[in-house]
Amino acid sequence: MFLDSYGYDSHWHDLFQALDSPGDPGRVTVVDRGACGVATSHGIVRARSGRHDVCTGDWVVVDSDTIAGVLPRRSAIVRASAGTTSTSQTLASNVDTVAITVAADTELDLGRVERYVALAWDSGATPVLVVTKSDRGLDNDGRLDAVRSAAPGVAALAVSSQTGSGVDSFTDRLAGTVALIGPSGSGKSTLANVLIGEQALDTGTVRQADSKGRHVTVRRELIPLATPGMTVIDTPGLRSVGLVSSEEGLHQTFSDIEALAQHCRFDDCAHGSEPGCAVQENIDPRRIANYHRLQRENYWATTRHDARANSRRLAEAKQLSKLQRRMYKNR
Ligand SMILES: Nc1nc2c(ncn2[C@@H]2O[C@H](COP(=O)(O)OP(=O)(O)OP(=O)(O)O)[C@@H](O)[C@H]2O)c(=O)[nH]1
Ligand SMILES: [Zn+2]
Repeated sequence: MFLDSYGYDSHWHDLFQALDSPGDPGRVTVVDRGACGVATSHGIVRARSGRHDVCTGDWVVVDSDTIAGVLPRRSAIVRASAGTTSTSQTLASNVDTVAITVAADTELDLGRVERYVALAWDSGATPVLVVTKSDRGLDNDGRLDAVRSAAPGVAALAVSSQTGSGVDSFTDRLAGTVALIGPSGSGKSTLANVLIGEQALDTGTVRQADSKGRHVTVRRELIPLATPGMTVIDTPGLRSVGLVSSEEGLHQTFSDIEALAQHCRFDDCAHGSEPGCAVQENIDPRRIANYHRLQRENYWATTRHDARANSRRLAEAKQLSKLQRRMYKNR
């Protein structure tokens, strides 16, 4: 079945049935302004988004070329929209693995890695760190150690899309829908092509001359892989990765700091200049400072965003429990 290759399974089938809405189930593969591409059992169709705010990866109901409903998301990568912290943008949904790309041949920005990792944990998917372009790295092991120290508990590995080195260990880590996120030029599209096994996406090589490898991928496309049910979503390189409602993501990303904080002499230790601070004794000052910065940023973004986010979350939770009640009734 065509839809199986996009990850259609009993979970989505049950939710679709419970929605009891006319139309076909499908998965959004790409979003343009006001319209999107949807994989259905009739192939890829174009549909108007209508009143629905859909993103790549959503499972939807398509009725006469219009999105008639969106099935509750299992996970979603959400960032604060660029330039404003009061609205958010969903980059991709129903993702199982978030692969964060860090190029081996550019200056390492661990603060940015921590941001991406928090965003990934928050999505509900499992993050994996990928040091890309390992054929160009001078010290891949050193870089792997550094990114691991910025993300305790997150697997990190080095790959080269050019030589194929590390690709098998990388694919072993992947499940279901894989989203590639990372800065512009860090090798996301090239790696997606390796997973897909063909030159399906534009990469920097093609248009390097005119765009200097920056912001080459303009659309977030979901593409099935050879393994049934596995798909990959390539995302455009982001200029800013603002966090919003990221308490849980920050908690996971900085779990080492939060664990050590229990051993500080003072209960309200700010891990600044206090004596007997277990955090200062064990953690890089850069990481402590970024922890505080991201906490503050998230606090302000979340406060402004909360009213909107809460009402949406509540509506989604209500919809899900309504569908689940119907699912059980129909059994
Ligand atoms: N040597 C080497 N170059 C690579 C590798 N992977 C990607 N590149 C090159 O790095 C440049 C950027 O790669 P892309 O895959 O377009 O990067 P991207 O992250 O998708 O960039 P955006 O679409 O702008 O976000 C291109 O010139 C690629 O050919 C690799 O494994 N080794
Ligand atoms: Zn302390």
